[in-house]
Amino acid sequence: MTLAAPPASAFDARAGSGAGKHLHVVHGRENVDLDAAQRAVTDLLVALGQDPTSEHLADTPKRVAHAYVEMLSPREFNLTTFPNDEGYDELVLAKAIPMQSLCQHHLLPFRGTAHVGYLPGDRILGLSKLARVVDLFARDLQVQERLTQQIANWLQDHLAPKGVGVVIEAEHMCMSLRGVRASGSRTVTSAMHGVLREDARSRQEFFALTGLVG
Ligand SMILES: Nc1nc2c(ncn2[C@@H]2O[C@H](COP(=O)(O)OP(=O)(O)OP(=O)(O)O)[C@@H](O)[C@H]2O)c(=O)[nH]1
Ligand SMILES: [Zn+2]
Repeated sequence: MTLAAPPASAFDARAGSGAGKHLHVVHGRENVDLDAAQRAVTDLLVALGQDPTSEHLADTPKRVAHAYVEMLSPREFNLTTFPNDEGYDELVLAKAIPMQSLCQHHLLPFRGTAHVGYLPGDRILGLSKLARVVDLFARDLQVQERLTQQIANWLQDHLAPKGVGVVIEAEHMCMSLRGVRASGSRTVTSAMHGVLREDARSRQEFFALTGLVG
């Protein structure tokens, strides 16, 4: 199987060994300057009236800089596919994949679950890869709508299935801890491709399997 070229995104995908079966996905985030990030955190602490020389805060700039770099660094993986020998033609759905990302507006976390499914075409996907693709795009400054679409678009482009469906339910800390303080409110977003977008029955089945509708 020839895998489609990666869509325009911050991520680079290269064919690995076992051509056509594995796609080695590597991240291409550039311009990360850990020292500059640490200095910026120190400046932030001072600007917030904190004493960065206190023993508790002494290593905080380093910890915070590392924490953000970690949360914004996608992890490499092999996108492993197998031939769909039995012609399986029903939904494959990974439910309740834990998802956490960072809100682009406040740099605060939003977290919840992703439901990612597809209707196979010629190939089926290693199941863990559905969760890995969620993680790939979640390690970025995000808005939930974009994250949802990126996961769906990427699977459509790389797996060429008959359909793709992605639903994310998440609580945004910027809505819970501050501002409106609507603690517990969850935002639901979805993105569909192919049969799941065009056929009402398939779409309904997808949502029923996620447990979002009866
Ligand atoms: N559409 C969308 N909005 C988001 C997301 N994450 C955070 N936001 C919103 O981004 C908006 C930013 O609005 P502003 O009015 O500039 O920011 P703010 O004054 O801090 O807004 P409040 O949160 O209402 O206090 C807020 O309404 C956030 O709830 C997201 O993933 N998608
Ligand atoms: Zn926010």
